[in-house]
Amino acid sequence: MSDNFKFDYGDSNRYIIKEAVGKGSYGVVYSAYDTKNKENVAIKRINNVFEHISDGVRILREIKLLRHLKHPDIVTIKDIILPPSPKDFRDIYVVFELMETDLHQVIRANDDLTDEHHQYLLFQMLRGLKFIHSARVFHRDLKPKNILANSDCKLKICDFGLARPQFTDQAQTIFWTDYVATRWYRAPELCGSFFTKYSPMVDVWSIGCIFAELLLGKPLFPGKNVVNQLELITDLLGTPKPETVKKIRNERARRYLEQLPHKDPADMRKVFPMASQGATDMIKKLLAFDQDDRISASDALEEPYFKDLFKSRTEDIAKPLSKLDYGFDQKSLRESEIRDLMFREILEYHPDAKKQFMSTNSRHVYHFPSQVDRFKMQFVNLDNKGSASGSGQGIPGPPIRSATSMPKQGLSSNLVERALMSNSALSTSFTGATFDQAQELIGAENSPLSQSFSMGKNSYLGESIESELDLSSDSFMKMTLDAKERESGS
Ligand SMILES: Nc1ncnc2c1ncn2[C@@H]1O[C@H](COP(=O)(O)OP(=O)(O)OP(=O)(O)O)[C@@H](O)[C@H]1O
Repeated sequence: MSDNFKFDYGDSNRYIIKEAVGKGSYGVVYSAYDTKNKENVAIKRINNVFEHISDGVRILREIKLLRHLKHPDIVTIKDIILPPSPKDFRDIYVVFELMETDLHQVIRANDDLTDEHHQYLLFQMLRGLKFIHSARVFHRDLKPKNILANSDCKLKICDFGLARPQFTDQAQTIFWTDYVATRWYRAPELCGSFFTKYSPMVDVWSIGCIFAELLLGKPLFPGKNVVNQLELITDLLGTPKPETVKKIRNERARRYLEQLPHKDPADMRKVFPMASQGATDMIKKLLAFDQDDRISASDALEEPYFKDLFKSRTEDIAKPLSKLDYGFDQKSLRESEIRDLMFREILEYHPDAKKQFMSTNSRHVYHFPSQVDRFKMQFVNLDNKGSASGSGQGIPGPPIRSATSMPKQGLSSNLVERALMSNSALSTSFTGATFDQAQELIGAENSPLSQSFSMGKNSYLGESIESELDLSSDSFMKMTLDAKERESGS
């Protein structure tokens, strides 16, 4: 390396790890302080990224998509720690903006959210979803735990590990072999058959379920298996029309629905006694059984329910993804190829190192100054503390969110109007502002919206990850589609 090469990366003291704040199946998320930008951040530590190829691809997909999908309603990656060497790194550390909690916790800790809360929360989820869909990306795993939240009611969609981009205008029929998303939020067209067209409507269904959970304070369709899932769905929506049932590709699922005794739709006012008429109207549109009848995120934002909120603007539309960038998802890769793609992605956050890496001859021998070793020490210390406090097995101690119940202040419609409504004093700068400025306004420390949520107790184990494994116990369909059906449907 030349002596005059200056690097502002690898600054080994930059982040001070504080505490664990969340845990997913792929990593533990810690709060940390960024001494360079003087702000709190969240750092997701993912160990042994390449142990299983599918995990490596999933993480690569997530970080690539999040670099592309920059929007105030989607969590931002701020940095990814540069590994010391491109050749043999195994762990990665992704730095996100820090959020206080997730919607799963908010729902459990707040039983007195108002219609203004409901409107604003659904509005943000749909605005984020509109943006994701405009990039022709489908999230495919929307659930309360994947919606991060702050006490000022700001929401951000996270966890793009199951997301998929689509590159053609035509919806493609694809066998969703990798689809293991949480059953409770799964659209009926995916209950029983994953051999279906990729459709953004699966995400709209999930948002409908999340919204219903906000209104109810508990999951709307907590199915024990896919049969029970369809039972619960038809209990609320009634048996689907024969034309809808005919469209279902999986024969066993179709037969099951055909033989169901007729059910009328339930009275939404009884199911959601506390909800406004506008809210139940939204539920009906988001949770249409037939995906052809389901409203799109974009159209949903134009519904009268949101008439007082900001109108969507051009910033809501994403640039299309380049197939070149995401083609990796369509072929099988070796570990070394994933590692190389991952390293190049990490370099996007380190422009000087990127220049250095791209220059000839350096890439094979060059070792980057990195803070990974120092990081590891910080994590070892934290994990030891966790073990000492009884959680054992290196699982970190109690999370930062465990103790807090934020002072409840309610959300008076007047305050909401001031901050959110288009004819308010604040709105002049908000509507005219960039999203970032708008976010600052909403998130400002003394914002009238602040402290509007109680923050729930964070559960480490949380609800178990629902996976399709349980399908083995299903009475009416084993998920292995017969080969015949696969062939005929392609
Ligand atoms: N930016 C953040 N700020 C604060 N907490 C976060 C942040 N990102 C994630 N978390 C917390 O960590 C949890 C796990 O994060 P995430 O869903 O990204 O991990 P994962 O391993 O991909 O999870 P999954 O098992 O759902 O696939 C979240 O449910 C949330 O509670």
